[in-house]
Amino acid sequence: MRIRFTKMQGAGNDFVVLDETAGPLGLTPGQYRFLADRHFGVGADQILSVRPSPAAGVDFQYVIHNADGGEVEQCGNGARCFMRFVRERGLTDKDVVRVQTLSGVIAPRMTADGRVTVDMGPPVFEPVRVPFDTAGLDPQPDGGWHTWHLALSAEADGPIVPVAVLSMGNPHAVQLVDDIETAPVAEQGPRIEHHPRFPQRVNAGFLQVVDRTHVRLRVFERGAGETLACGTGACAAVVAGIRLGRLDRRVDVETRGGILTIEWAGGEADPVLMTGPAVTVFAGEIDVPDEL
Ligand SMILES: N[C@H](CCC[C@H](N)C(=O)O)C(=O)O
Repeated sequence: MRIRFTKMQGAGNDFVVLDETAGPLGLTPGQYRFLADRHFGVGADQILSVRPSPAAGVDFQYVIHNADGGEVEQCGNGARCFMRFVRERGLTDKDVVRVQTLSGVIAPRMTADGRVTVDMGPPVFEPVRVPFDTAGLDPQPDGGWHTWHLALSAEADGPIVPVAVLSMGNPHAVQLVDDIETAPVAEQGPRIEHHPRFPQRVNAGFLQVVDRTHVRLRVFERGAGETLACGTGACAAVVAGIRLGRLDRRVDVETRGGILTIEWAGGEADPVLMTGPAVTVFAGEIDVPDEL
């Protein structure tokens, strides 16, 4: 199957974007993995599909697949690229669009300085909705909120990491570290992602607080590994930092791929606003094997 695609990136988190407004391509998980493959395909952290509005009051449907081929609920950096894509292709002339994802409606908006701001909706804290299995675990008071002590191995003396757990439509486990450069991302990331207490796996964030309005963040993403930036991860990390009493309500998040600005007023029903770059890299065509 020969398909047209657009390669995009938001703070270095990179995407293959597919215009499926004329109808879904019907790709399989194996074909999504092929597109994401950095040697045999195009190469990307996620594949983003732009589909027609599924309901009144919504402009588009936004479907997200990780590099491992699995469909997921949300992608923040991808939402900014989604907005730039639909504007550049003339699929809309609106400055704000309402986009249906698996986890609800989000609203990306073009800003005057060429970046994109996305209303990512409110965070979700109830463990069962993350989902996170807390059976036998007690929350550990920390600042104004709590963390959970996650055992990363079956050995009694194995590492235990305190994580803040929440959802931005997709699951996140965030731990505070002293130095982001030496954070055990490669060692602990996969063990947190696949921890049995996260039945749908989880994105593992490593957060260094520089001051109350500036943090540094690395994320080992579910289904993609460590990426240069994670938009929902930045939202989750700032929300966790605010609830733990460490951050103010507007924070610059320094990632390896660029700066994201996250705002949250602090109420459980308050939306999280994420602002950052969205760049079109190139467009192309590729033959995708039919039998994957
Ligand atoms: N790996 C994530 C999806 C992509 C999120 C990230 N790329 C972002 O910008 O939010 C998950 O499995 O929930």
